[in-house]
Amino acid sequence: MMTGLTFAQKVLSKHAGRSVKPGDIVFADIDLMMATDGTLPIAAKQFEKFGGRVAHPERVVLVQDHYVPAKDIVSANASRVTREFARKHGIAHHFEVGRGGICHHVLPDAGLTFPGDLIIGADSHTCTYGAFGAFGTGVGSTDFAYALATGKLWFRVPQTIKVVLHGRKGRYVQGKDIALALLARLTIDGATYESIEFTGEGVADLSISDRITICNMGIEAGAKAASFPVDDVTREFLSKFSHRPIEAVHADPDAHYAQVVELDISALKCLVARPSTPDNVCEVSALSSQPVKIDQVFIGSCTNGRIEDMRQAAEILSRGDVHPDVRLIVTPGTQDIFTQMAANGLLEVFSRAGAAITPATCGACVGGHMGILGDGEVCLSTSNRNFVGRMGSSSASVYLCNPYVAAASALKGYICSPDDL
Ligand SMILES: CC(C)[C@H](C(=O)O)[C@@H](O)C(=O)O
Ligand code: SF4
Repeated sequence: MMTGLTFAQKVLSKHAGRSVKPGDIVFADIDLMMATDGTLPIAAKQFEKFGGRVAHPERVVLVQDHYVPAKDIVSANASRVTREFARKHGIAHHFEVGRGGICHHVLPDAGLTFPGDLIIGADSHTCTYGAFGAFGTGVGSTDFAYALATGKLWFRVPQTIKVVLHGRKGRYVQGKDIALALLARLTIDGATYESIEFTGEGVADLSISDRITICNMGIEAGAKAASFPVDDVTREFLSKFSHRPIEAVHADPDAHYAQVVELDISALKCLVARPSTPDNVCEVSALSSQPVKIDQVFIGSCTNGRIEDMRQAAEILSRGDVHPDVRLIVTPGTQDIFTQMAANGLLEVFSRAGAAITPATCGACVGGHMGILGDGEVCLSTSNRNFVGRMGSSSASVYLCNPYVAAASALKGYICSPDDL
């Protein structure tokens, strides 16, 4: 019996040049391949063993984001290797520190992520590009090296989970709460190697920023990819890039789904993921009987580092000063976002409130630098992972939340919602 095709099947069919079904192993042409200073050095070593040329330098993007500005000699050398690889192989899309930022914000803002594209990244959060109707997926450095050499990569065609979104967000609820609510439903391995497709009338109300956050966290449920349909919101975002036509790929109405999840956004409250997995979710209000005191708040990352996220945090922070027992670290997603924050007064709001503002980098998110946690410390973070040791000491604990909650908690000194101010 013939059924229609999911988004994942359509993109992989198009790039493999044949019709595919879940479970098939295919070789597909890659439109864009991205690596960072965190992963390119390993891929480059593997690539040199092949001894050839990069097949399509114009399809390669290298971003200096994980450990920049270099924090030690090891990171300086990782950046140097990445830089030299870009020069040697004529890779024009090389984003230096100070001229880029976190890869998953840099690529969309540079007009490099388009609907229907097959994009790989040597970074697990490459699923972010589903916010633009692309099939983005993270790959290991060896696979990345193979793609550099050939322009192709193998894929097992995934099953698809359809997530139907209903209703509109309430005050102080944003993409992060939808991502966490979905994780609570699916759990951290509930979508392993499956593609997630968002649909439903609730999609129209979600900004690009919300969609980035939601797709970004697909990997926290194990998803191979996560995608939104291309609609007016997507077209508006892409309208500033005129170098390519928009060729949206949408699932067929009779596509077969492994699972359908319905999510009522209008019922959502501000959520928090407690240590040490992103699916350990509860409402912020559930913590009020035993307040969780915090030592550090981190606002940034590829999950919540956009100008909208910064505006949401600033709206709350303009109401007071950071609590004396709390350090607040604010990290814009890109250099351009940093510039916008300067132009529209946000830097001043953060600075006056007592925040330390860092350059656009992964920084504290991965326990790299500029905000590493000490023994027993508690951090509230807008990033995507709260694993043991993720942000520093293995005895530190990390909670995840949206920027409104992060900012409100920074003022109060314990985890709370803006409604509690
Ligand atoms: C360093 C890199 C391989 C890693 C990833 O792939 O996700 C990092 O970005 C992370 O968020 O843990
Ligand atoms: S911001 Fe954090 S999660 Fe995102 S790519 Fe960087 S280290 Fe990984």
